[in-house]
Amino acid sequence: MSDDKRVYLFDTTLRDGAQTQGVDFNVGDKQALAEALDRLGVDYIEGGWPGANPTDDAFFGNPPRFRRAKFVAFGMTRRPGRSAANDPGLSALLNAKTHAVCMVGKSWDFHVDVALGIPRAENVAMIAESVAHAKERVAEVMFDSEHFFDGYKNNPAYALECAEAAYKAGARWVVLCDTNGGTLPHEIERIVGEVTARIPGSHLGIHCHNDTENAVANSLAAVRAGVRQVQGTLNGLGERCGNANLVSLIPSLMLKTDFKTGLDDNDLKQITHLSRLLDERLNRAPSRSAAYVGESAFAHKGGLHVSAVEKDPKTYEHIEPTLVGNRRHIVVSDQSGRANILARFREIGLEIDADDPKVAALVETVKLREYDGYAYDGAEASFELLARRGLGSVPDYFKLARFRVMDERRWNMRGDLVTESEATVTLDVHGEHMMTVATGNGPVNALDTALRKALTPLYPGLADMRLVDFKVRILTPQAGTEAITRVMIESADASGERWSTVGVSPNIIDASYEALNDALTWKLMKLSQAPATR
Ligand SMILES: CC(=O)SCCNC(=O)CCNC(=O)[C@H](O)C(C)(C)COP(=O)(O)OP(=O)(O)OC[C@H]1O[C@@H](n2cnc3c(N)ncnc32)[C@H](O)[C@@H]1OP(=O)(O)O
Ligand SMILES: CC(=O)C(=O)O
Repeated sequence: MSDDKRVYLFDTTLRDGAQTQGVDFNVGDKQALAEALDRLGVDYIEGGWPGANPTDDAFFGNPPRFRRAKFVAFGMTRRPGRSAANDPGLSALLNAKTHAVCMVGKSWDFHVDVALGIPRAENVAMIAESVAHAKERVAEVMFDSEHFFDGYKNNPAYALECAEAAYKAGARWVVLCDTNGGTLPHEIERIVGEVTARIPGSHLGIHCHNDTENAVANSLAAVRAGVRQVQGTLNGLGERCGNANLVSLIPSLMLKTDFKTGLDDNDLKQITHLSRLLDERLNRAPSRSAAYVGESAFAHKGGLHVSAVEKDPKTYEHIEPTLVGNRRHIVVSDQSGRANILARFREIGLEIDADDPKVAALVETVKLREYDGYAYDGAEASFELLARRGLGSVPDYFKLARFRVMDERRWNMRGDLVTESEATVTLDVHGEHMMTVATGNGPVNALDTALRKALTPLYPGLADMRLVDFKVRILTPQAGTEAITRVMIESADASGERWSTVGVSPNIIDASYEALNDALTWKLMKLSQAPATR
């Protein structure tokens, strides 16, 4: 491999990513994500800011052991009016005893004047002295040249003076930051090209924010112009609109350019899992449309697309999904033709002759039900049940005899206003008639609890199933409170399997029941479990 094509990957999920609104990592999250990033094969993992908060202190106090990555602590240059040796913030950073430190410092004259309010020469001295001080104590020093591009546009000589001060003081990497995220790719390419005349590209990095949705494009432009370190985060976390998303940047670098990273083809296959691991930790649903790794990244919906993909996936896919650990989905909806249905049959392991009239009948049923409000695109488990029911291959695991749900809003003994729901469910399970009652904080919760209370003793495999997403959509808003509602439920189990189901009715509880029923039935079908004897 020619060295001049090697691009070093720097992950800042645990530092800049922690600055995302709504994200609050605990030490366990940081440990789990750091280990997963190390397994992926990034070169540097920035763990946070020692001295800034107890979580980061605890994390750096018991640092993860990496096999591949180098651990980096983040901080800032010394404050004005202090020596580097006598700056508590800088000491906390160096006392973290990491392989590398990354220090942020100003390079936009406007920021020096307004945010710091100090002479510009003092800022340059803060950078040079802090880098030189750190260089004596850690193996690698990096300098995050904050607002470099805005600074360069305003006063190129001063921005370069700041960056060069760090380089000359011994910084291994001078990282050019598009801190406000307002720079466009052609500007990045031009400015980086000009900087490389003063600081070699092999010592330059790029750190882009996504405020114009160009952070990944800007990072690629910077690499083309010469930088050899790229900073970014998993799923593009980060301050405001986030940072360059490593989950799309890494595959683009590896699969679409002749630049090299420290990852090999097998490492790259972990990236879909890693992206979802982050969402799991953050307790949020993964973005379906995420490039490379989203559920929809290789999902084919239009009948024309599916018919061509069936002949050769390259017709509608820019890469083979398994290269990034993702997979192809054939979506069934009212945009489908027979090719969609046949492909989904194959995916779920159903053998059927292409000319079987049941296929055409199912296409028709799907279209009619979608007209009524069902959405099988996104409710794959309900589609599978619909298809299998059409073939008569779904056993009656349980049969609803009736349910009743009541809501009560009242003042309790302490004088607080409370609303509670109670559900009564009567089921027939293999000839056995059973009735359960459960309460909940809402009618769907009460109904779900009553159903599980009845079924789990007979089907213990349901115990690890949980509802992870519940979406209600009003389909006919003009009908006011008589509107038709569609409920989509996403369920998950301990193995990490996720499945989605749908229900439609003018009655929201009825629609929820339908989706819950499908969710439970699908899981039972997968377990292929006979009722235990009581
Ligand atoms: C561009 C970036 O994303 S950089 C990373 C930003 N991340 C964070 O800020 C998250 C963690 N930060 C924190 O926990 C806190 O801000 C701390 C612990 C670092 C500092 O807290 P405090 O001492 O209370 O200062 P506060 O946050 O209010 O203000 C920052 C101070 O640093 C100064 N400062 C800012 N940048 C620099 C710099 N590059 N070099 C030296 N001083 C700086 C500011 O002028 C301000 O000083 P002042 O209080 O004298 O006005
Ligand atoms: C350092 C940093 O996070 C920035 O300039 O955006």
